[in-house]
Amino acid sequence: MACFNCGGNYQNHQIVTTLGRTTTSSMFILKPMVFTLRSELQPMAPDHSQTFGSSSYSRKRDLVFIVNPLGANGRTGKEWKKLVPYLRSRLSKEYNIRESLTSGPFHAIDITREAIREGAEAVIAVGGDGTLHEVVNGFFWAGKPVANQIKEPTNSTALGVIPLGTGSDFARTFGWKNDPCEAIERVARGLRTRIDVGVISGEIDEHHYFINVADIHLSAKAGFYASRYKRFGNLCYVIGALQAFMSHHNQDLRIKVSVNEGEWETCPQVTALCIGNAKYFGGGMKITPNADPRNGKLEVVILQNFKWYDFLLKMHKLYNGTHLTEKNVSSRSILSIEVEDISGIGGVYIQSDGEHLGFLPKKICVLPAAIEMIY
Ligand SMILES: Nc1ncnc2c1ncn2[C@@H]1O[C@H](COP(=O)(O)OP(=O)(O)OP(=O)(O)O)[C@@H](O)[C@H]1O
Repeated sequence: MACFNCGGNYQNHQIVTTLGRTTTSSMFILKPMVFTLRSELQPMAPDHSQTFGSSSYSRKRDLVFIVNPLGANGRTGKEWKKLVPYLRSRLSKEYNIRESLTSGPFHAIDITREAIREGAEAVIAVGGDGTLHEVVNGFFWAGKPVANQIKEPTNSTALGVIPLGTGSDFARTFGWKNDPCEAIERVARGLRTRIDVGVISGEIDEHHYFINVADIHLSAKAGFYASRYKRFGNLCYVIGALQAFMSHHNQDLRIKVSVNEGEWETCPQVTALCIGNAKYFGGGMKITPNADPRNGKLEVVILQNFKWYDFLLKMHKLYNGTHLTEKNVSSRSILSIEVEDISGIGGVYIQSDGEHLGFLPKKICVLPAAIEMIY
C-alpha cells in the first residue's frame, strides 16, 4: 500500500488514535459497507459493538464517505481504492466506516440526506468540487436543513472533504492540497468549524446551495465547456474560457446588492459576475480573494468589458488574486444580490459551484454559519 504523503508503506505507519493511544493497523478488523446505487442504499444502522478498554458502553457513529469514482477523469476512484485500507486502519477504532460510490450526477445528494437522517457523525465528499457541491445540497431539503431522525442527543452531522478532484478549488481557501493522508488526519482530529453557505433562489421557490463560488455569464459558460476537457487537468478551465469567449457578448446587467438594502444599479458590459463564499474557482484562479466562508458575507467580483485577449494578458492576475486593482474589475462584500439581464440578448449562463442552472436567479443570499465542517 503506497502512502500518498510519503510514498512509503502504510503498514509501517504508527497510527495515533484521537484518544492519544498509539497502535497499528493490524489491530483493527472491520467490515465496511459498500453501496453503489441509490436503490441499494443500505440503512446505516448504528453499530452496537462495545469499545473495549473503556468502562462505559459506547456506540460508534458512522463516517460516510461519498466517492465519485469518475472524478478527476477517473483518478479519484483509483486513488480511493489505494487509500481505503489506510483510512480504515486510521479511523475504524472510533467510527464505523461506510463508503458509497456515486452512480451518476446528483446521487451524492440522496446519499447525504439519508446519512444525516440516520445520524452520521460526518458525511465526507471524496472527489472534486462537483461532488462536494452535491453533498452540501444534501444537507438541505425543501429550503431547510435536513434533520437527524435518531432520537438520542448527538452532535449534528459534519461535512468533511477529501479533495481528489480536477480543480478541488474549495479546499484551496483552507490551504488543503489534494493529499488524502492529510485529509484523513483532519477527520481523525475531528475539529469542527461553522461555515457559511450561499443559497440561490429561483422563480419557483427552488433553492440551490453553494459552498464555493456561484458565477454568471462568461465564467459559467467556461465551466460548462471545461467539463469536456477534464482529461487535461486544470488546463481544462483555460481551454473552456477561450472556447466560451468565441461565442461571448459582454452584456448589460442590473444588480441590486444588499448589506443594508441597496438600490438597483446598472452594470454595463458585464463579462462575468462572480459571487464567492470561498476564494478560488477554475482550477486555482483566486477570483474572489477577500471571500471568507466564516465571515457571514459573500464577495461579489464583477469583470466588465473583457475581451479574450484581456483574459490571456491578465490571467496571471486572476490566479494570484491581484485583478481587483484593474480598472474594469470591482469587488464588494454583500449579504445578498439580485441580478437582471437587461441586454435583451439572453443566453446568460449561471453555475453554482460548477453545476449549471438553467435560469437567472431571483436572489442569491448568504446563510451564515449554516454547516459544521471538519477542518
Ligand atoms: N458515477 C458517475 N458517473 C458520471 N458522473 C458522475 C458520477 N458520480 C458523480 N458524477 C458527476 O461528476 C461531477 C464531477 O465530479 P467531481 O467534481 O468529483 O470531479 P472533477 O470535475 O474532476 O473535479 P472539480 O469539480 O474539482 O474540477 C459531479 O458534479 C457529479 O455530478
